[in-house]
Amino acid sequence: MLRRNSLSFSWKLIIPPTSPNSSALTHIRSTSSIVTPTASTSDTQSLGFRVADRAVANTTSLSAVDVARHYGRCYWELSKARLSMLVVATSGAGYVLGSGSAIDYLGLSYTCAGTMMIAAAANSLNQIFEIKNDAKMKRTMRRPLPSGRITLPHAVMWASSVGVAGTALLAWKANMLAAGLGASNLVLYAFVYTPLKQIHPVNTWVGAVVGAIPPLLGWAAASGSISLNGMILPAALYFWQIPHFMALAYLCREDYAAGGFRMFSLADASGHRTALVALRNCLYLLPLGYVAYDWGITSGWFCLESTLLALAITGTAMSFYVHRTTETARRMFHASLLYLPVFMSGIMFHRLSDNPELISVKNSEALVGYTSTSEASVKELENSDQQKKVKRVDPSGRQRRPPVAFASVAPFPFLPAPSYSSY
Ligand SMILES: CC(C)=CCC/C(C)=C/CC/C(C)=C/COP(=O)(O)OP(=O)(O)O
Repeated sequence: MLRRNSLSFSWKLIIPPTSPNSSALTHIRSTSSIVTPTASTSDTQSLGFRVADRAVANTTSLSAVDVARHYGRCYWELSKARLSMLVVATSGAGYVLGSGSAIDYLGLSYTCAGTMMIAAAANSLNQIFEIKNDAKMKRTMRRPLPSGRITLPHAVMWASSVGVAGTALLAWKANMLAAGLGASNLVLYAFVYTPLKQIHPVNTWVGAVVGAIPPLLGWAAASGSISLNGMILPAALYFWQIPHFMALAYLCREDYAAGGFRMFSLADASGHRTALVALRNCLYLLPLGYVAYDWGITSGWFCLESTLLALAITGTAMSFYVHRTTETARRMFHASLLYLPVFMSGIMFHRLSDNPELISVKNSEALVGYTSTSEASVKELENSDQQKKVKRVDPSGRQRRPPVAFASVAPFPFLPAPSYSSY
């Protein structure tokens, strides 16, 4: 029988003397590290008690459903499923933006599934490496590993199998570039970012690169290449993560200090530099809408919407900079939660899908240069958003490259040099 414990706000297992499963459950209690939670947990509510692998394996009387539910819950939490789903959304958005006029929905599904598996593996490895730290933090102490609900070898097996499967799926159904990006990102997150959290505050910037890769992965899966146009969404994710994590690190600084993490906010007692960094990165978000419009990725509406959105989050960062309080930090954090889904919905909604007519105009221009007829067709398009795509074709038939295409792609130094292609 499961009964709510009103004092500790936790679920406890009360075993009735006549319960048919009582011997099995008593066995679990005596052989496993059942942890009595000290605070309310959603994870404990699902199964009602905590059991370690060994106990589950030894207890034949537990129903298969209970065991499946227990491990399902553990895998869900190890994978940080909600964070992984956000990662999948960014990868899916990158796929849509990198597609031409026709989106290959089967390819999109494979890309999302592969990304989900690799992100789940990366998040599980992150928890495998941080068991001791997570056990010291209020926010993370109830995770499956520190609470003893799953053993370390079991978690390692889960992480490695799901990581290999996700990478193989991307290699098989998308392309090697997408698979390589996924695998490298897993390595960057689990083996570089995760240990860096305990070594140097630069971890936040490395983490921002990790968060920026999935939309690039999606773009690469759809288009088979990495182009400068594909960098808009990764850039938004990169700059967005800085105020998001600065707010989090400021609000949870005691918890992070208890966990042994070297977050930027810990060496900044006044919060002044934390707020300044957040504000600066919000300002970097401002031109993204214009760039997306100027490069012919979206209509002018997105330029307007994105700029207003960036102004809104910048306003909250400015207010945090001026009054460094929990209240203003929380407001900036909430603004960051709103920013990303709105930005991604906007860029997808206003994206300019490739127009077959324009492609034929482009192809004919490339072959014969500007003729009077083609000039007329270009003029016809002068007032439309699509003109930007035509403008990129010069009389020699080569695509013009914006000056920035020749610059280094700073946050992604390990990636191949971009080729500028919008078709
Ligand atoms: C394709 C692929 C591999 C994608 C991975 C994407 C991914 C996991 C992004 C998360 C980025 C990030 C810095 C999260 C915070 O981790 P944290 O360790 O600070 O979080 P915690 O404190 O809650 O453990």
